[in-house]
Amino acid sequence: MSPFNPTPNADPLWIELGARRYPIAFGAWNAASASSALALVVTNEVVAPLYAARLQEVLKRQHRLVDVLVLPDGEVHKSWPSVSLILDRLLELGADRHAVVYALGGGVVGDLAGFAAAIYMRGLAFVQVPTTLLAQVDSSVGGKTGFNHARGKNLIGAFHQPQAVWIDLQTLATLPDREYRAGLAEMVKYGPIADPAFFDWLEREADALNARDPAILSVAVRRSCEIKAAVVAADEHEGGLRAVLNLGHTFGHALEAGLGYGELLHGEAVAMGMVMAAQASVDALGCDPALLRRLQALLARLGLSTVAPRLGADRFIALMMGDKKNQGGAIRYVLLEGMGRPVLAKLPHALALQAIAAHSVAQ
Ligand SMILES: NC(=O)c1ccc[n+]([C@@H]2O[C@H](COP(=O)([O-])OP(=O)(O)OC[C@H]3O[C@@H](n4cnc5c(N)ncnc54)[C@H](O)[C@@H]3O)[C@@H](O)[C@H]2O)c1
Ligand SMILES: O=C(O)C(=O)C[C@@H](O)[C@H](O)[C@H](O)COP(=O)(O)O
Ligand SMILES: [Zn+2]
Repeated sequence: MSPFNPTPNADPLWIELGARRYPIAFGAWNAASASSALALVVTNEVVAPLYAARLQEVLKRQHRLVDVLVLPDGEVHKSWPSVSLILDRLLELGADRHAVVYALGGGVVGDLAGFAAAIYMRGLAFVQVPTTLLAQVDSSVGGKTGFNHARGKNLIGAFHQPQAVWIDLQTLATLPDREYRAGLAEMVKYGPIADPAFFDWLEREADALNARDPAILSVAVRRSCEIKAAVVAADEHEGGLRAVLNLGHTFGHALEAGLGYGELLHGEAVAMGMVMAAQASVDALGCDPALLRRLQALLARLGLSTVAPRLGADRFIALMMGDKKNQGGAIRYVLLEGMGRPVLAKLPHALALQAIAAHSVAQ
């Protein structure tokens, strides 16, 4: 992975997957990579009035027909019925295997549209057009698609890489504050799992990030994509290394499912989960407690709570028992031996519960 360079750079970033590669493009949307076939823009009721017309205008230069499907909004709709709506629309349009799906929205739209593209006629090309910070720094890159189940987050899905990712930071201008901060959590994640220098820089630039400074944001979004692209290129289907991108998620996904999808935003749950993982790393691996303190301080400065709502111990463990990283019935957590030194490890339930209790609201 290239060393962190805190200089704004709008050149396309390429993610290399063996013989395949695709661009992560920054700036105004450009349809140069599209085909002349049918295009279906999948978006939701919040994003559609803001950006669908703009994207349609860009796509009309390349596609004979551009249709738009507006899904209901929210994590609670990251479910099979939403996927079914996409598939039904593609069939109604008579889409053949050359049709292209465009996911215009945040991670929920991207995961749903990407999964529908993965299974329609055994696979359509799709383009990620992320409009939340979280989608721009994480979900639009790497090809994880799918939806939630009552038993847990993202339990149904497929790896299906986009043909391109189009990141226009201008779309963040309309993003609500809480959603923006949720994206900062996934950005912070890249420090402990891969890049201590990036974490140091995030600490220095926290005020600028809170102010949504465009130059600082462009550096932070690009670095996040660089790190994610490097991890995915090394382990596309999560045979090992890619699990590091899951820091905080074993705990975080249990919080999301246990409290009811949408109660906590994904990024909020990840922030809480990362602190629990750092606590467990101190308790179980002898990780320097200064890392935990720095992580708590940075997340708090970025307006993210590091104390989770209480979820019963049995419920917490039961939900984590369904995590996709688990092996042989044992929960596997992403922990930290130090800053930039992640490790996939099992924990006695007692230690996991100790970390949870230390960072949950008092009974
Ligand atoms: N596939 C992956 O690799 C991956 C990675 C991280 C997260 N995820 C998934 O992503 C989801 C979270 O994504 P998210 O945080 O983007 O949430 P989201 O998709 O729910 O979007 C957040 C909210 O902002 C609205 N919105 C989107 N863009 C906007 C804009 N420009 N202006 C105003 N409002 C806008 C949305 O309609 C929604 O109400 C979770 O389901 C999580 O599991 C997937
Ligand atoms: O891309 C990955 O790999 C990640 O783990 C990124 C996470 O931020 C993201 O939330 C992902 O959807 C979680 O993966 P999952 O396999 O636990 O669903
Ligand atoms: Zn995540």
